[in-house]
Amino acid sequence: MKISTKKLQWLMFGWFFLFPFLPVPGYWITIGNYIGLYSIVTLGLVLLTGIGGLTSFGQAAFVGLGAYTTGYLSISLGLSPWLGLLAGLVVSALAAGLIGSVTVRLSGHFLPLATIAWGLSLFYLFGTLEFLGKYDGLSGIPPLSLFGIDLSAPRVMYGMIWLCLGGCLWLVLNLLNSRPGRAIRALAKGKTMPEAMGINTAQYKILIFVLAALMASLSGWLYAHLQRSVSATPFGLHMGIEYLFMAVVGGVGHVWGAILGAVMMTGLKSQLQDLLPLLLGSTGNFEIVVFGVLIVLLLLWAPDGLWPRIAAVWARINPPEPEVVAPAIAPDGYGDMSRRAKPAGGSLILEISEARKQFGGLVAVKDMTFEIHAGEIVGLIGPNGAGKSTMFNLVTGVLPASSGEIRFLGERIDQLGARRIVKMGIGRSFQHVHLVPQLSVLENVAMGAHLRGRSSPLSAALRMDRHEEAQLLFLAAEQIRRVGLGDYMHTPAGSLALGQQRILEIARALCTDPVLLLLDEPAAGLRLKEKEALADLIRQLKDEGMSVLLVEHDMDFVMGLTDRLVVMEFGSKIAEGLPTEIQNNEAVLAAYLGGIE
Ligand SMILES: Nc1ncnc2c1ncn2[C@@H]1O[C@H](COP(=O)(O)OP(=O)(O)OP(=O)(O)O)[C@@H](O)[C@H]1O
Repeated sequence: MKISTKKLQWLMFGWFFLFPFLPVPGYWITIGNYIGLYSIVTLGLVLLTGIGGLTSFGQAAFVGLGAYTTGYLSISLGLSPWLGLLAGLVVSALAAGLIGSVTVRLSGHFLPLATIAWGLSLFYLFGTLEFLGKYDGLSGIPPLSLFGIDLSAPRVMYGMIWLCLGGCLWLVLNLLNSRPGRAIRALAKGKTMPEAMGINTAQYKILIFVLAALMASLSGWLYAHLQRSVSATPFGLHMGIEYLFMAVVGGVGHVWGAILGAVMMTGLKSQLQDLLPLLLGSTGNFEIVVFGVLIVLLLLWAPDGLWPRIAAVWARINPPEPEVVAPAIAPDGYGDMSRRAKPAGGSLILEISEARKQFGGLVAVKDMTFEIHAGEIVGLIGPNGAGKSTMFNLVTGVLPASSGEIRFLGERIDQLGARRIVKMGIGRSFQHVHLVPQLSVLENVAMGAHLRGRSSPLSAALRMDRHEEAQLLFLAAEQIRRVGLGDYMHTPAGSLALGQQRILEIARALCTDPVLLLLDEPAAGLRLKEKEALADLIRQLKDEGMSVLLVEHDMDFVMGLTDRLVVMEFGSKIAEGLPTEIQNNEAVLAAYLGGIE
């Protein structure tokens, strides 16, 4: 009987629960408890750093917030530890929301530096506040009990910790395989692509920041009632760095890697602590040095962490089945999904008048004026650096116009952001493809359906979004078949040829249900047959009432496909007309050939 990889992972996780029933020394149980506690924090880091792309060195501070909140409330106010848990989660969520809303705006190395800054601030705060016992901390924290049953025994706490870890794993895995999960996975690709799909990147960044803090806080709560005392030391920067190391060693982009990293780091460290003094005959902090060397060697061997290595070997033995699959037939209510009414053929869709974009002294788009009507295919051409992509960016809201007006269906859009514009009905593809390479074609295309669903992260984590999810996946699968990529539905997008990746982007844009489709060099990298298929697809879209604006360097492709051409040079429009007229236009020939004899 073939067992699915997913079931196998949970089955192996289940084995950890047998551990306390084995006749193992208490020390091992203690190690198991710490692995569980660390895994919960590391899981949050995988979500935040590995998947969301936000590096944080400050997670230990949130562990401290959870631990100190429950410690203080249970000792000073005599409240139940369960209220302490609730309070810890609320305090951590508020702190993370506040810190996150400031921090996540930072980019590059400023973000990790900021996490170091607030991690240190919270650490010193714990150590200096009188009511938290300064650096001595709080002791005498009561043990956990449930319905009068004492949970203080380490083996019982082990069960409690691993149950909490199992719950977090289940919630995170559910969340990631959903509409909000795809939005989270898109974050690591920068802002432009997700926002063009209607994803509010700032909101989702704060969400993962809060979720990671909640998991850290839960770990802190368990820690406080396991240790029965808290002091600032375990919540310092060194621990923040260790959590990050655990995530990196396990595989920072992989949920199950969180446990593997915690097992490896904790297990290895404790073994080295025991073995090295015996081998070297003296005590000292040698394990830190050896440990560091081993970690460096390990990362040289497996730069993406251990989990992907193991998964790759396993995949060879037992090829994995796709995790995300679209339903074979349309789910109930699929036909009722709202679809935008296409404007009457020939009516004015896009009106660009005197649009200008200046980058300092450089005028990239100089007072451009042209129109697009419903059901028209318009080509925007010009030599390299003419300003075509900048013009595209003005229409799609990636850049605001410096002056002039752009109207879509009568409404001004020149100062609106990309999210607002895609919502109004302008879909786009990119000159340099923006995909999440490790996700399947289906999952990448489904990102375009973000605005077609409403499921919240909570409903997704609890799997209450399954009906809507089936609809979105069915919609994505339809678009994939429509563009001719049906055979690659479950292939990782990163392993497609470049030309196919461009076609994938068109399917993703179609999921946004556009009235106007903007395609940036869609034929680049395609073979002749693929170009013909693409041209057929674009004509079919036109027949369905869609309008298309495309930037393209392949003149044969453009001339045979477009109804009208707009030619740019040095930011200005130098010609406009039918393809046959443009072919013989002297200004155009001069622009392309650098002058005609
Ligand atoms: N963000 C920016 N900051 C400064 N200058 C920019 C920026 N984006 C584009 N430019 C400049 O604006 C001009 C037009 O660039 P743009 O990329 O729009 O041209 P293009 O016609 O799309 O070229 P290509 O066909 O090579 O893609 C170029 O001189 C470019 O260097």
